[in-house]
Order: sequence, then C-alpha cells, then structure tokens
Amino acid sequence: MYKRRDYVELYEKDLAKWALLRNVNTVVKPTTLLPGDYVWLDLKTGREFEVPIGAVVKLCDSGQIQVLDDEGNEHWISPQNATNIKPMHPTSIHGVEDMIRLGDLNEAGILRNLLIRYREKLIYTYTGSILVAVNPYQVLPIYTANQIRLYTNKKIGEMPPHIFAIADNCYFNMQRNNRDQCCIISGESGAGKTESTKLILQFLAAISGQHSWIEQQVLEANPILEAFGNAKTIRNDNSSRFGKYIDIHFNKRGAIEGAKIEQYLLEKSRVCRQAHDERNYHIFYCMLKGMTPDEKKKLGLSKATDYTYLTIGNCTVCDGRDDMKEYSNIRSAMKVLMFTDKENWEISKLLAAILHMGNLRYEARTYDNLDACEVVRSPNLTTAATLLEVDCKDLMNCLTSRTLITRGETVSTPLSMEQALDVRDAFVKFSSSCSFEQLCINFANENLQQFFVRHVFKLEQEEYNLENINWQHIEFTDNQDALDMIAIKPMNIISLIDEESKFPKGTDTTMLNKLNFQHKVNTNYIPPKNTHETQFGIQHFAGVVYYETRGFLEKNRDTLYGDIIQLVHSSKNKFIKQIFQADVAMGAETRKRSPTLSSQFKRSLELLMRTLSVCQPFFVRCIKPNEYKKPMLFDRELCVRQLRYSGMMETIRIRRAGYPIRYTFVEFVDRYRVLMPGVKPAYKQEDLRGTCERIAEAVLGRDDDWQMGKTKIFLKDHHDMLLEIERDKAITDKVILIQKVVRGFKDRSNFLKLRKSAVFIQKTWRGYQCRKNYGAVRSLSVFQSTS
Ligand SMILES: Nc1ncnc2c1ncn2[C@@H]1O[C@H](COP(=O)(O)OP(=O)(O)OP(=O)(O)O)[C@@H](O)[C@H]1O
Repeated sequence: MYKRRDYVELYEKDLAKWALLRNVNTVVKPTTLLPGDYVWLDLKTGREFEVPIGAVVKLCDSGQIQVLDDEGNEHWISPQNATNIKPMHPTSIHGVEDMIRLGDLNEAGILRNLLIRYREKLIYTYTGSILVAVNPYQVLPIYTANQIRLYTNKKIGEMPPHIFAIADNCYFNMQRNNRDQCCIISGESGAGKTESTKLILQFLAAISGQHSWIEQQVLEANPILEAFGNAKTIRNDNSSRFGKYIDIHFNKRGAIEGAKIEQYLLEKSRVCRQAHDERNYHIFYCMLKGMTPDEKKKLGLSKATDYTYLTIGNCTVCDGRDDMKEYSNIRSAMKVLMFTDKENWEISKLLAAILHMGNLRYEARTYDNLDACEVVRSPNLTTAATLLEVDCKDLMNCLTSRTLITRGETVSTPLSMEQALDVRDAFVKFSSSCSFEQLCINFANENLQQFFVRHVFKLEQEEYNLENINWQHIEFTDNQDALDMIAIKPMNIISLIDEESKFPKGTDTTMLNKLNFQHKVNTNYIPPKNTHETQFGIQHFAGVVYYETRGFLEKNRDTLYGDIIQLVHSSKNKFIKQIFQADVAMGAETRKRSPTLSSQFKRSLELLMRTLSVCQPFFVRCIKPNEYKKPMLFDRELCVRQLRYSGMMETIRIRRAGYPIRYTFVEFVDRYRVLMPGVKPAYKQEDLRGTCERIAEAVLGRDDDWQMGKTKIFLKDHHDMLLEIERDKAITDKVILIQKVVRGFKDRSNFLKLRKSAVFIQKTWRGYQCRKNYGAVRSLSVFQSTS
C-alpha cells in the first residue's frame, strides 16, 4: 500500500517522478489529497483578471489542507472551503509546448503554462498554430546563426516553439505552395512586436541568402523609421507610435527582390504633447545631442531642456539610449539610403522650426470686444520664419487670425489665445489625435480579430474535414455584429461621423445625437448616461471602450486652415512645399470635399484586409509580463488581461465547441491499452484503428459523442477525464500488484535468508556445544579408567 511518508521522501528526492506518481492518486480520488498533489486554488477575490492559481499540497492534517501556491504563498484551506481547490490535470504540472494539448484548457491552465515555461526562460509557446511570445526583457542566447540553421526547413512542432519556426514556415510554405504568406504580430505596447518583426527579418535575410542586401535596405531603414516614429513612453522606451505593414517580395528562386514599409496612423499629437515621464519622438533629442555646434548654431538650437515641446513630459533622457550615437546611426543610414546632404539639411530645418514654434509665447488681447491674441516677438519667431522661409509677419498673422470668405468678401477674424494655440499645434502636427484615432485603431483591431477567429475556425473545420468528422453542429459566433455596427451596415458609426463631418452645420453634439438615435438599442453600443455627457461606448471584442466626442469632427475632417496653406504656398522652401503638396494643390472647395480621415483609413484597412485574406496567415501574440520592463517578473493579472484581449481564448472556445481532445491512434492505444487486458503495444498492432475503437467503446460507451477520424480519435473533455480516471485506476491496481509481489518476494527472501542463517547459527552452536560436551565427557571417562 502507498504510504504518505513514501511520497514525502520521494518528493525531496525526485520531484518529477513523484509528481507523476502523485498525480495518479489525484485523479483516482480527487477529494483525498496527499502532500505533493498539484491543485488549482481559486482565491475567489472577485477581481476581473484573477484566475485560479496552481498550488502544491504540503500538509493535509485534521481536515485542514496546507498548500503552497505558484507565487510561493502558503494557504490553509478549511473543510468548508474545500471546493476552492480542484485537482490539476497531469499536462498542467510541468507544462507543454503546445497549449492546445492542455487538459486544463482554460485561462488558468494557459497562464500557468506560460508562467512555468517563462521561469525556465522558455519564452515561446504554441497554441495550435499561434505563437505566444512572452517578452523576456533580457537578451537570451537563442537567436544565433546556429539556431537559424537548426530551425531551417523544419515543420512546426519538430523543434521547440520559436519565432524562427514561424519565419521558417512562412518562407517554405511560400515556396512549396506558391502562395503569399503573412504574419500578424500583435500585442500591447512594449510586448515585443518590433523585436519579433526584426527577428523574422533576420531569419528571412539569413536563409534567403540576402544578408547584405536586406541589411543595407530594410534594416538600414529601421533607425530612420524608429527615430521619426518611435518615442519613449512609460510602457516602452522605444515605442513605435504607428502601425506598420512590411511587404517583402521574393523572386522565384526565393531571394528577396524588394521590400516596402507602409505606416498607419502615426501618433501626430506627440509632437506637441507628451504624458508625464514620456518623450517626444527620438529624432529631436538625437539631433540636439548629435549635431555639431556649428550645425546647431545655424538652426538656432540649444539643448533639449530649452524646448517646450521636448519637456512637457518632464523627461528628456532615456536610460539605456545613447542619443548621440543614434544620431550618427541615423545619418549613416540616410547616406546608405541615398538621402542627399541638402535633403538631410531641409529635414533638420523643419525639425528645428517645429521646436522654435513650440516656444512661441502668446498674449491675450481684446479687439472690438472680441477675444484675440498676439504672438510675443522673440528670436524663436524670427528663426522659425527664417527656417520655414516665410515672411515673419505672415507667420504671425496666420497664427493669430483666420480668414473667412462670406458672401464673396474676405474677412479676417482674430483668434482667441486658445484657438491660436490649436492652430499652431495643428500646423506642427498637421492634424491632432486622441479619442478619434483610438476608434480607428480599434476598428482595425476588430477587423484583425475577425480575420484571426475565422482563420482558427477554418483550420478546425479543415482538420475535421480531413479526418472525416461530422462538425456540422459546431457553431461559433465572431465579432461580426460589432463590425457591422462600426463600419459595415447602413448608417454605421463611421458613416454617420463622416456624414456629419461633411455637413456644414454638423457639430460633435449633432453627431452624437445621430449615433444615439441610430444605435441606442444595439447591444454593442453604450449611449451616454445623460444629455451632458459627451462620450459614447462600444463593446469591442476586447472589452468596452469609451470615446470622447469633443473634437471628433474636426479631427475627422483632417484639413488645415486655408491661411496655413497660403503661408506654405508663399514659402521659398521647396521641401516644405513638397510635404504639403497635396493640400496646396487643392482649392479651398476641394479641400472641404477631400476624403475624411476615417474614410481614408477605412479604405487603406480594406486594402490591407484584402491583401491578408489571400495570404496564408501566421499569428504571433506578444505578451508583456510586467509593467516595469524587468526580467523574470510575471504579473499574473496583467498577463490574463492580455490573453483575454489577444483573442487566444477564442481559439480555445472554438476548440471546446468541437472536440478539444484528440489523439493519434498510436498515442491512444499506447496510453489506454492498459484498460483492456491483453492489448499489445501500438507497434505490434495490425488494426490500430479497430483496437482504438474497441477500447473507446468499452470505456466510453458506443453512443456517446466521440468520433473516429482517419488517423485520430476525437474526444470531448469528459471523455478524457473518464479515460484518465480509468487509466489511473488500472495503473494503481498494477502498481499495487507490483508492490505486493515485490514486497512478498523481498520479505520471503529475507525470511529464507534469516531462517537459513538461524539454522546455520543453531547448527554451529549445537555442534560446538555437542563437541564441547563430548570432550568433557570423554576426558572424564579417561580419568575414571586411569584412577
Ligand atoms: N525577444 C526579445 N528578447 C529580448 N528583449 C526583448 C525581446 N522582445 C522584446 N524585448 C524588450 O522589450 C522592449 C520592447 O519591445 P518592442 O519595442 O518590440 O515592443 P512593441 O510591442 O513593439 O512596443 P510598441 O507597440 O510600444 O512599439 C525591447 O526594447 C526589448 O528591450
């Protein structure tokens, strides 16, 4: 019989063996826990992102159970709270490479699997065809040339999970199937999307034999893109503030032929505003650190702390970044990409002009009872005008007044201080963002989510078809309703915003009223609570998001005031004219009719989705394990939130809607043949499918909802549980039998040895005794005869 002490000893000696044995017992008697059993502990805090935590039983005395959880905290569970603990499936104890194989296929199971792998520095894990990458926040030795070799031309699953495996499959699928491939990398800010992209490029460059070419072009473009599009935020020291689509073209021989990088929705507002502890785009700081004193003098520049636009976040340096060195990288990258010195200088002039404009000071005035303002004359104003090559007075007028054309007459009205500040910032960032851009980003995310869910569902269906499994009854709903409401069905949210943006009398309030009127009964729409509130909410797949409507229409119109266009037109600087070319070319009327930001974005998103839909997709979900950018720190609730919002749970839900557990016939026979006396191992079987079916029928019953495919058996969770229980019972019986026989043999041989030794001792002793007695008797008789 098992003895508890045996397990404690084993636990100390051999954790792995012990865990395996203990688990047998756990499944046999889920309620009788013994030290060493692994359990799920539900702390029932009611917190939104709290899920049961893994724990190991330490003591189970007097009805109380003491457990040690994965975080190292001890808990005492009283008999009344016994329902707070549940046995853990064997697959969850040491973790698996593909989480679809987890018996505990739920949030807690996935989270623990990622946690225990992360602690072993195994940052990559599959969930079916998706790669989950947990940011290690440390350099791991897993991206070497040797690793690239190891992962080249391998099937997914042949090697441990890795970003290189995804890159390799993209490349070889493209060659084998002659079909475009795409890889969608998603995750929160700082989760590792940019690093993952770079690693994929590194792999592709290496295996397509194009190292020097791609290094010079795509990789050289990177420092420039990062300098102008990345910034330090509280979440990430090098956060990309735009969406990126990198298109790489290969020729028939598999060599890279060209690459194109497209950007979506750059966060323009960062040029003028940054949150506390955040910086503006890297380029400004790099420029101020890296330029020669002479260059800076020509641009009238000094140090970062002197500029309003660089100090709003109260942070001008970024730990671990060398702005001076970065600047020299940017300059050499520009040389490689053949920017001329003149172009380079024009860019610097524009950047410097932005900084000078940010330092302009305004003073409030009142003209004819109208709120007005004036720009305080300062070297900043004159330098900005010189750099932009415009007249200083024109610049001042354009920043403080607006020209209106009414009834054929041109009238110039002064701007209040608040309006003037808006105009300046609009010029600097050329349109503003916040809430409205968020709606566009979330609309894109909804599209990508649907693409993902449909792909996963399609994969499931393909597997069922391939295996001849009847899947007709499996239903799954995606986020189509939300998408319909945002952008597809007539009178959708985006079309209503657009309509109102074009309507001359349209305001943010009239727009909100129309949204409320049209969608108030839609379950995905959350109207404002009262007439004073200016926010509406949308139930996205990732949760509810509220959108502040103030400024919506202005942002959506995305047009610059005519005065600014006029100013740019008057500039002698060709580069600036080129930047605003499209706007300068348009007349005022055309500008009014020009496509709104949302319709432009919708169009480019449609194009992107169309491109993606003909590709074979791969998905990489990056997870940020903590907010402190620290290695080996795993914040459970932060990770659950990301898992929930990443859509990974959808894969699981889809899997669960069908047959979540599947074994190949070989795996099934080898694992469960113990349930049928006399069944030989799989390699000795002639009719594997038949044997598999016989075992399943005997244990699960003929009529239950499990199915035999062509190469696999498809099971529901409860089948797996039942099979495991039966298997553990059978193994326990066998273990007891082995123990009985071994102990019997041991005791018997011990007894025989003891008996033999006792007989020997007795024999020797008796012989000795007899000999001794005989000697004494004999000497006595000799004595008698002589006396
Ligand atoms: N595989 C990795 N190995 C080592 N460090 C990594 C890895 N992935 C990410 N990091 C670290 O995390 C930081 C943030 O990663 P990255 O810039 O790729 O995030 P992101 O998801 O692109 O963020 P954002 O959306 O803000 O641009 C990196 O600068 C790097 O320090």
